[in-house]
Amino acid sequence: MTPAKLVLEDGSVFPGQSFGAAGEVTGEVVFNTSMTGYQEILTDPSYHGQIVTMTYPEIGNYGVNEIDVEHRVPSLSGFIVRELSRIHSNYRASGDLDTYLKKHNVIALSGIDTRSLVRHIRTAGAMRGILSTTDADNASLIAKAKAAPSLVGRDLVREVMSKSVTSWDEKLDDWTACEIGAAVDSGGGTHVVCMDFGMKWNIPRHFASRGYKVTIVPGDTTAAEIMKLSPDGVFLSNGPGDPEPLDYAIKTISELLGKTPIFGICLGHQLLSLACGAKTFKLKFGHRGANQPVMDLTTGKVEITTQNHGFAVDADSLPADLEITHRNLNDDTVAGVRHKTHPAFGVQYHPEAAAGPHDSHYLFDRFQDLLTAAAV
Ligand SMILES: NC(=O)CC[C@H](N)C(=O)O
Repeated sequence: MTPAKLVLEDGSVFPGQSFGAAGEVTGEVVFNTSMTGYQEILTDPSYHGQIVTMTYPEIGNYGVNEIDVEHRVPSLSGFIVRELSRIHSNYRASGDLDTYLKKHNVIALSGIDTRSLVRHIRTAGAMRGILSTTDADNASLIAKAKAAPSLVGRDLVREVMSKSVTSWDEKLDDWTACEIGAAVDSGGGTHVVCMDFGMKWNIPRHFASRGYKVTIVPGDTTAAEIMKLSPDGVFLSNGPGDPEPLDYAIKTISELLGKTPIFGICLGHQLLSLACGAKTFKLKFGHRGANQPVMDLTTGKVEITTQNHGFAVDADSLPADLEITHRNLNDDTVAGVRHKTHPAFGVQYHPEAAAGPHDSHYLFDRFQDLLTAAAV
């Protein structure tokens, strides 16, 4: 076993064993409490710039496959687990996690006490860290962690968004499609243009399963270029990092408001809020996991949601045009907004999430309702 280390900018040192690729990488150290879905987490572009720690103690037991990916390649900085399963077993698996991470050059660490790391982050807040298999000197590693760029104020979206206009036709896998039942293939040629800020692929899969024609455009496409595509609605995707520096996207969204129905997920929800005049702020350690309770204030129902965000919309900054539709029940932060006069809404969480939960699929119906209303 090759030794490897995680060192945080505050001097905390976590020695363990290397798996995946060898080398050295810096990033913001965060944690995810999901028990399954590690391949979806690895390939979610929203983790770009971050080192992700899984709190579930054994990871890798069902291997990896070609079907469950949320993007072509992983774009996170590093990956940390308590224990890497030595064997994997699943009929859908096409390989093991260690080989997958080596192939995609992701540096990973196992054998550390992830409970103590997570308690530390919860108390002190998310911070920069360094994963290394090449440098064993703590003082040098602390200096490198301190010198690493912070997420705040940086545009990470340009590093992961698509660079050209493409069309999308891959649908949901049979398991998920089966769960959403009647909603499948009711789109009737509706054209949805997705602004890609690092979009998870399960979102266009949902749209394609509804029968929509789906066009994906780079996140820096202008409103005029989008309107030239004659969309029936525009979707604003998830994406990495701080939403505030993305002034080009905020401008585009403010110009699209009122011209076409808009639905935003996660970063898309934050950008929609910013475009309406709200502010965002950085949470202490973020929400990442598959068991975050959210209340839909319009129905009073509670849903269990998948989340992955480190920033949030500031409730006190909301302009008169926006109303809060959803609240996170753990800390009462804003989990969804709606424009009072224009057909536009966003949620801070992931209704498309695989491996689930699927409580929030109804949000795709709400988008459909806006599309239907705009069509008449
Ligand atoms: N999943 C996302 O879209 C994340 C949004 C944003 N990067 C945040 O951390 O808050």
